[in-house]
Amino acid sequence: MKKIGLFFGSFNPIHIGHLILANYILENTDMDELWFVVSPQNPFKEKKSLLNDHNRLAMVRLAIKNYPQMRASNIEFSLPTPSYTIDTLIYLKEKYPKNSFSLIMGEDNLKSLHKWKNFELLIKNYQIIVYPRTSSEERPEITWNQENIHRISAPIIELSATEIRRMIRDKKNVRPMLPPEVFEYLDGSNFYR
Ligand SMILES: Nc1ncnc2c1ncn2[C@@H]1O[C@H](COP(=O)(O)OP(=O)(O)OP(=O)(O)O)[C@@H](O)[C@H]1O
Ligand SMILES: O=C(O)c1ccc[n+]([C@@H]2O[C@H](COP(=O)([O-])O)[C@@H](O)[C@H]2O)c1
Repeated sequence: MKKIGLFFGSFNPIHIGHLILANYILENTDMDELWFVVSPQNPFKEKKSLLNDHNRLAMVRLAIKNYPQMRASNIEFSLPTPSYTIDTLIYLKEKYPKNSFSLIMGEDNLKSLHKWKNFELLIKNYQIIVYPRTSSEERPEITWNQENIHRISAPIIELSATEIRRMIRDKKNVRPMLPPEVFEYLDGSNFYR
């Protein structure tokens, strides 16, 4: 049975914070592979500044091309929107019955997890790997079953896609924040401008 870590996100765009974390997980846990699942639409976010699904997926593919244990998944493109994680997990399990899937999640997401669709089912049936987000943030209080929650001490990279998009709009240089191929892709386009 292959162990797959699922990193869900809008990846609008993918940045080096995501990549450093993905690499840390592969190097420091028993995951065999890490899949970036590109979500067409987060149920909690506005669609306003969201780049087209295919462009976001293309950037993930470019970013991970030299990382053989990482994969980009477009599985949510054919599922209803907004993208509910539990529905995707059930579909993935049906499609790949031999794999075991774990969720990778930032501590920030843990705070609102009780508002996610069927969250009880989610924490009952899936291992959740939680990594820290900001050094100043208090650890969210969790009142529900913690058996499946595994905290890891990954490095904290204080970068956000929102900030990167803002910088692009303001014509500031974002080269160091993006994987080189993603920088080239965006630099040759008018995305986020
Ligand atoms: N710097 C980072 N380090 C680790 N995880 C991150 C980082 N930035 C975002 N994430 C996490 O990666 C997943 C996908 O991120 P997402 O595409 O939403 O990026 P973001 O930077 O949070 O985006 P936005 O600023 O547009 O909300 C989310 O679960 C998010 O919590
Ligand atoms: O399933 C839910 O109810 C749910 C609620 C909020 C967020 N999510 C998912 O969590 C992921 C985080 O996305 P984002 O936009 O922060 O990168 C994304 O895949 C969302 O679809 C899922």
